[in-house]
Amino acid sequence: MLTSWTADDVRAAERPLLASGVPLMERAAFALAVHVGRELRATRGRVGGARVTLLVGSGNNGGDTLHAGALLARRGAQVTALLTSDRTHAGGLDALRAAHGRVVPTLDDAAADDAAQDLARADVVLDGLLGIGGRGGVRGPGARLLARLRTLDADARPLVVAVDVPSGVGVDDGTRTGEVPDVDLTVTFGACKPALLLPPAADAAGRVEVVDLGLTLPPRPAVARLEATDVAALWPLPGRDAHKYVRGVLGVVAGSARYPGAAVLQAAGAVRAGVGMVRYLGSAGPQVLAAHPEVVVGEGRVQAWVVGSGVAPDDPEQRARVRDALSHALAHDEPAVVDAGALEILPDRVPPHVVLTPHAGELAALLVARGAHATRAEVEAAPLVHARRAHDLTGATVLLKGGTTVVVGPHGAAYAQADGPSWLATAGAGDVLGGVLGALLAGRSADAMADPTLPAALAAAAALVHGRAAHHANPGGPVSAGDVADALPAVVAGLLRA
Ligand SMILES: NC(=O)C1=CN([C@@H]2O[C@H](COP(=O)(O)OP(=O)(O)OC[C@H]3O[C@@H](n4cnc5c(N)ncnc54)[C@H](OP(=O)(O)O)[C@@H]3O)[C@@H](O)[C@H]2O)[C@@H](O)CC1
Ligand SMILES: [K+]
Repeated sequence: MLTSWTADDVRAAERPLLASGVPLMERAAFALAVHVGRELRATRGRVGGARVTLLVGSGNNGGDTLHAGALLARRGAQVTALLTSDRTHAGGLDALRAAHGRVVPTLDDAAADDAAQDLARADVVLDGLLGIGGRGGVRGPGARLLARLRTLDADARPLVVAVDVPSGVGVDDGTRTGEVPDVDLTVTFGACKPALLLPPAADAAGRVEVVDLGLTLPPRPAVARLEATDVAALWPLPGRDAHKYVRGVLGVVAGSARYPGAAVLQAAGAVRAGVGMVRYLGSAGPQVLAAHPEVVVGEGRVQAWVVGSGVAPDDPEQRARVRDALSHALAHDEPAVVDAGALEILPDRVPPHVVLTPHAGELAALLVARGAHATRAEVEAAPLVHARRAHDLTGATVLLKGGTTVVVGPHGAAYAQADGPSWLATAGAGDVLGGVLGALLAGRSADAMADPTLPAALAAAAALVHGRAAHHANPGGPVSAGDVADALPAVVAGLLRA
């Protein structure tokens, strides 16, 4: 599992070490110089003679950058520090000067134009404008330099390395404001930060290297990302004496005369993910049975529900079934996945074993229906913030679908899963995901009731498996939702072997 901690968590963990004289900045700068040196050797064979340009902000992030620049200068690099404030970390500046680095104040437009040449000529640029002390987008001279960097021709573009985080990201919430450099590598200190896992900030962060500074961090991370072994540990495995009822029966209330495909695909997701049995309720029974003869149509006992996909607003009978299923789930402690059409008829407050699976537009509508202001664009710009608002307002676990899927549950549980290819943004893929998650909740129904944070972990696991199935179905190329469902058994088997 990848784990990340907030700026406050990291500061609190650094405090006792700093108080006892541990040279954290020197350690951070040394590790940064090692990583940059490695990149330079990989791209141009050696560090000696490399042109290194430092973007230096007014705080300790600039201090790290200057110290790393000094170490690289001592290894023969030609280092230029572009200062963006009249305040600069004194120790870092002294170190760079002592190592014969060049120091250039770039406080006005003309200086920024001159500095653009340093950027264009550089082999590597270190972004040391803002770290965990940044508030909002980069202001002033630093923003001017980032704009010059962004507009360099592709063939003049140097390698860009972010110091701790790309400047301008919301460290804790993954937002981005104003100029944010698109970096190739982020070298982050002490712990990974939420912005390096969360959309949209993480898209700017490139590869992430975490430098261990020996910090003691709180037990619960701010945002996590599951990996294969975590999913294997969460997956409900059939015991030797298992039968279909023990393994979990999933009630599926999906599809309508207008959208029967949603029901077929949701059943496919659940069946191929290994659920004990699917019970289908609705008018698409013939189509579901034609595709999946193992499905049972009609009422009966279930351990979990998935409701709402492809339920047309003008289909009162199916909407009534959705309502009944939701009431049953709430009255009988059965976990439930609530998708698409069912989001509109969600009760005001629900427990965390109800998992909502909206995309950005549906999440905005859900928030607006509860008196909050939100647009689709605002949700996309701050997925964690809005998923958390939806959790706070409804009590439900929230899986917000997107290129990176964000999951929020109670007690601060949060996941960011970036497992699928862009090709996965295709009609019906969400129905398959709902089926996979339903299968997991059915298989671990009692556990999900006992541990209110488990549904969030299972939702993250479903997103991982779904994303990997899309890669597996057709590596590097287009996939249909049906292809994704078909790839599930092999992907689950692979994860369980991992
Ligand atoms: N703590 C440690 O022991 C260790 C810390 N380490 C390093 O320190 C970094 C944190 O350092 P930090 O706290 O000095 O904050 P930092 O990110 O440099 O920025 C603050 C400065 O920026 C300014 N500023 C703020 N917002 C701005 C904006 N939008 N646009 C422009 N300016 C803005 C703000 O000025 P102010 O607004 O307060 O006037 C202030 O001067 C951390 O990320 C890591 O790299 C490592 O060495 C390991 C050990
Ligand atoms: K930075």
